[in-house]
Amino acid sequence: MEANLRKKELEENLRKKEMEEERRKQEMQANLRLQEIKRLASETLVKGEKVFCYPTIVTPDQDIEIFLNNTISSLIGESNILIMGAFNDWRYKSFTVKLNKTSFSGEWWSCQIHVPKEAYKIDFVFFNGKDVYENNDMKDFCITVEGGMNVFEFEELLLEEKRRELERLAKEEAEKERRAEEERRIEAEKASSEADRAQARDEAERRRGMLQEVLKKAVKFVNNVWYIEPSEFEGGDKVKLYYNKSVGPLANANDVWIHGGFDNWKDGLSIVAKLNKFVGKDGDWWYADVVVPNRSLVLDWVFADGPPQRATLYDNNLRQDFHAIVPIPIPQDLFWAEEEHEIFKKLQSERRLREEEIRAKAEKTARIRAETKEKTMKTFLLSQKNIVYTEPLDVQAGGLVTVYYNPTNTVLNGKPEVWFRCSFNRWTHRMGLLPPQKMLPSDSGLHVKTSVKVPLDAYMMDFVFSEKETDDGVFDNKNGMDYHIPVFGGVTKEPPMHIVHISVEMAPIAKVGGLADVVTSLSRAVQDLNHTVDIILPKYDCLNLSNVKDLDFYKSYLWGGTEIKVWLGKVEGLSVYFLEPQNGLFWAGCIYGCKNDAERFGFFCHAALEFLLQSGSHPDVIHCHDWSSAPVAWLFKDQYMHYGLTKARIVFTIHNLEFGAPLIGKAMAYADKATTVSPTYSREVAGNPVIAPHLYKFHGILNGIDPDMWDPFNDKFLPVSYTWENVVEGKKAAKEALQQKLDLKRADLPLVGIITRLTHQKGIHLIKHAIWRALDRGGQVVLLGSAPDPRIQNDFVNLASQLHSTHHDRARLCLTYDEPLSHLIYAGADFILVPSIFEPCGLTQLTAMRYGSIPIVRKTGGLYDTVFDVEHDKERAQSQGLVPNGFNFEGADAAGVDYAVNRQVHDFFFEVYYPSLTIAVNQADGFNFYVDRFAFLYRAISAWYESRDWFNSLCKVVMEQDWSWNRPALDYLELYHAARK
Ligand SMILES: Nc1ncnc2c1ncn2[C@@H]1O[C@H](COP(=O)(O)OP(=O)(O)O[C@H]2O[C@H](CO)[C@@H](O)[C@H](O)[C@H]2O)[C@@H](O)[C@H]1O
Repeated sequence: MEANLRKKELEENLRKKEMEEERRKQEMQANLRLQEIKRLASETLVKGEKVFCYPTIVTPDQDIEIFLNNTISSLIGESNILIMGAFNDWRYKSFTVKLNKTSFSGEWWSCQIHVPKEAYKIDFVFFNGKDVYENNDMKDFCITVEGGMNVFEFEELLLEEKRRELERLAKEEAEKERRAEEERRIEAEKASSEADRAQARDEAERRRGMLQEVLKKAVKFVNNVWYIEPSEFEGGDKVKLYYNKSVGPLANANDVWIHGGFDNWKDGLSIVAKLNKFVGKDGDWWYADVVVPNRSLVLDWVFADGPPQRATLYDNNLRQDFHAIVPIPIPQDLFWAEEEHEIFKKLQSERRLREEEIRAKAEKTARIRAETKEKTMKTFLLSQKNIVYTEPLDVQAGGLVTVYYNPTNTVLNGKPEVWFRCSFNRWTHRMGLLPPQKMLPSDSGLHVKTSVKVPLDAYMMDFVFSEKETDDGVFDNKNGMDYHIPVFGGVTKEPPMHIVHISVEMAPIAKVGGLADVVTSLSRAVQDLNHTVDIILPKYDCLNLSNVKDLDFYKSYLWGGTEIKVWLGKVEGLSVYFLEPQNGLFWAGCIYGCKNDAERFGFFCHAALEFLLQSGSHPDVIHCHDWSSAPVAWLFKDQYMHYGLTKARIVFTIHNLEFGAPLIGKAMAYADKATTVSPTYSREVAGNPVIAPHLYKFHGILNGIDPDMWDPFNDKFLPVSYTWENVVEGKKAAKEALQQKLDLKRADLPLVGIITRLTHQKGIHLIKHAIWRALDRGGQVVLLGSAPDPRIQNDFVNLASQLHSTHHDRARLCLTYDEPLSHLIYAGADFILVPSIFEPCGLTQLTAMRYGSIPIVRKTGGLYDTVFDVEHDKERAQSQGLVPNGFNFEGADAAGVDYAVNRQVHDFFFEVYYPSLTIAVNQADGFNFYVDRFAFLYRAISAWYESRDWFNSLCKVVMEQDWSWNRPALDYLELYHAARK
């Protein structure tokens, strides 16, 4: 016990001693610290400075003390002093803290600040809590934090935080949207339910009224004619219905049948039975067993001498029919209330089924759309593989990417070194240009490679290659476009561009040809990529206004000696400004075809630029098309650019060089960038004197088609909606509908469709030839086309009457413009023929494929770029990441068409009959002669007849190919950016 006490006492003393020791140590440290601080204070004063901090070396995640000498600051004499600051160039964790006066001599004030671990710098000023500041002569004070993050690491950190924040916001937004959607759904369901209820009430009311009428005629029996046993019965019971046939028209009939229904024949003929002879009563009595339908009020029937369709004699009660009352076990009102409820339930379940179908369809459409887009993007990225590709293929923000480059296919071929020069966000990234990186050999041998860290705020990776580290020497900058690869998952999105199309056509409200389709569909695609697109169009008196939503007067201005009214409306989701000069230039009942077209459109171009100027609009790109809006290019460059529309660049697209070449040439000279609608056409016209001088800014970009406007899965003009999955069934139904509509033979025959403007360009003689050949081969032909030239129109009217008499059930020429019919032809045809002499792009072959029809085309322009022959073009298709999708032919003579339509003609003729004449293949006339003789074997049609399974699989293949704007819209965006450089 004693010893224990002693031990405790000793321990207690030891502890006290230790504490005393510790206290002394701390005191010493505090003294030392104070000494050090005092020393720093006087040193600071000697230097004529007013601020220092302790410790002098500041590191992250540490407490520091900041000192201010008030005698030499602008806060002299103030009794309240605060520090206001933040870290990392004022971007992180701001603070405001009160300073205390220190105990040592001089007017030193101080406060403690915690330096966070992310800090690389402290920035601060002092103030009196109100309006007097000490901010180091406007430079602010700063202290560098050593050994922690650098500026770039901190940027990454902020971006990471931003990314998390964006994710959180997106989640919140999605949840909000989900709830709003749910509410909308509930509201809509409530409204629809009410509508169903009202409809059920009306329907019940209507039935009740009608039945009252019938009930007036209904009885329980008619003496000596008919009666029912038992006399008391209700719905669901089996009864015997007796009939005395000797009293009516069936007196001599051998058999008697009852043809019956109920409630005024509500469900039509629902009771049919043969009557049996009933012996033992006066008269000629017969009976049938009848089950009284549930919830019926009246039975209706007639008697006949046979079953339905075979009876010849009837007793229909002198045209009144027979009607028996079915007693109901409940009060009338209750019965009708129940009836109304039944009708309501039926309406509601039918509606829900319908809604579910629509929802499922919309979901499927969206899913297909997204999958196609993703697939196209992947093929796009892979398609450059022979020059550039990345690993991973889709570059992610925040990730590491390896760039592979194959110089053998570029201007850097054979150079000993390749240097990679990269930045982000179209060369505008905050980090600027990364230092050039020397590319290293890769395993493939052909490619060199290098790796880059992609910042979190990147949306685009930009690069070029050079032979040297320095800025001289040869560069591969992709012909001035630079290489750009989209970056996914970044925190920054590409800032939207503002594009204005000035055009004289726009589908579907002012369409003459493909230009109209392209203006609308390209705009929609670019708008879908989050850019702003407007269209300026003349307000023709012949506009198809039913397709313009929310059309409203927008403003009016004076120009060109007249008032110009501007109307704003939505067409296919696009904002369209309609210019209506009050001098009536566009009140001519047509788009083209006036003597002064050039003057009218020249006026329009001028008025459109004036409108942009007067409304203070500053588009990034003004896009004009063909000769009709070509003047925009020079009016802008000569005048409006200097009047204030400074920012815009002019992009000019040639859809057809055949018309207005001098105007096109002039626009080519003035435009910042010019395009035509396919790579092959761009090469075909490269030598043209209006194009040749401008090749450096001239690009061929393929047209696309709008996947919403042309969509067999959601096409109101088709009888059965289809995707590639049910293409055979969908096209069969469409073909039948087409045959029926055009009064053609309803049979399973190969059907060739032609949809075209009938002009020289479209290969009129080839079209005619093909019609006859297809008919020879037992096919059907439908042509939809109209000719602006009356002589051609007449020619076709004659051909039509000839064909309609010789082949009235297999040929139909519809010589008019008919959009709905065109949809049915695209869907119902097996082949779409496009034998154009020249074709800048051609949309009909693309639409054909979207509808699972096989294109047969002449190898020219865009037709060559989009249709790959099933026999000859496998490799060419493969190089584009595609598989063959149709038939094509060369030459502008009829033999070509035959060859496309007839696979075996050549082999058959030259190998079997004249093997030595193979050389004649190229001699068009000779070949044509023999082909006509042997025109019973047509290549495409033969495939249809002989290999239906293969043919059907080809329909699937073409439907799966993506000829929308998914890919070309990206090319246009590249071009717009390049125009702005
Ligand atoms: N009678 C009719 N009834 C209903 N619809 C009809 C029709 N006749 C034609 N069409 C439709 O009009 C469009 C014509 O497209 P094309 O590509 O053949 O254009 P076009 O030669 O007019 O245009 C020029 O511009 C386009 C767009 O750049 C280029 O693709 C093309 O090569 C170039 O000649 C298609 O959508 C087609 O379905």
